[in-house]
Amino acid sequence: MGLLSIIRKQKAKDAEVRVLTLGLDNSGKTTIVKKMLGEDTQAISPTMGFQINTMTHAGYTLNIWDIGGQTTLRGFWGNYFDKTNVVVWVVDCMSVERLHESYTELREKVILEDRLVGVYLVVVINKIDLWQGDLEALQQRVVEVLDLDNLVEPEKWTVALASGITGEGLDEMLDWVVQRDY
Ligand SMILES: Nc1nc2c(ncn2[C@@H]2O[C@H](COP(=O)(O)OP(=O)(O)OP(=O)(O)O)[C@@H](O)[C@H]2O)c(=O)[nH]1
Ligand SMILES: [Mg+2]
Repeated sequence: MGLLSIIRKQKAKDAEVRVLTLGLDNSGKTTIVKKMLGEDTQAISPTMGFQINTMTHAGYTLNIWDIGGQTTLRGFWGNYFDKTNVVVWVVDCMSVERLHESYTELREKVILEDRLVGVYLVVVINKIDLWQGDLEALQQRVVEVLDLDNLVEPEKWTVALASGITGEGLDEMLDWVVQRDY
């Protein structure tokens, strides 16, 4: 590792990474955030506004903004965009019929947003504890319908298969987040 990249890494460690969790209502954003914080994931109600949570992962401080995804609240997402480093876009794998709606909202409210240019994107395919089929096929389908190969530069996005209930996939997702250059 060169000196510059060591300095850059150190700077990143000192800084806080701002993560915005977005996605359709009921996709599991709050459940995922609570699970990452080690909190109870039972009896979570729809988020009516937003909640800020702070956690550390591998020495990095993450400020995680959990925003409500109901249709009536999506117009307010823009209030939270400033200084965002990472958007975590949550998709419910059991609501395949809503995948297209998810694509439209991702494209219009996130990708085409000037203030989010250059931000990293993690698409979390959530609720895989309930998925009975082939995970690879599921992932391929989500990547295809969300048109990720065309919407986002290759080094700027990733997909995570995860469950907010069992917690699987979440650690790997956080590893990816803290390993980016900020
Ligand atoms: N089985 C299973 N259920 C989940 C999972 N994640 C969330 N849920 C359930 O899905 C429902 C919605 O979860 P929330 O975390 O409230 O979803 P949200 O995306 O925060 O919803 P909004 O705040 O309305 O945008 C709840 O009943 C959760 O228990 C998961 O990984 N597996
Ligand atoms: Mg919520």
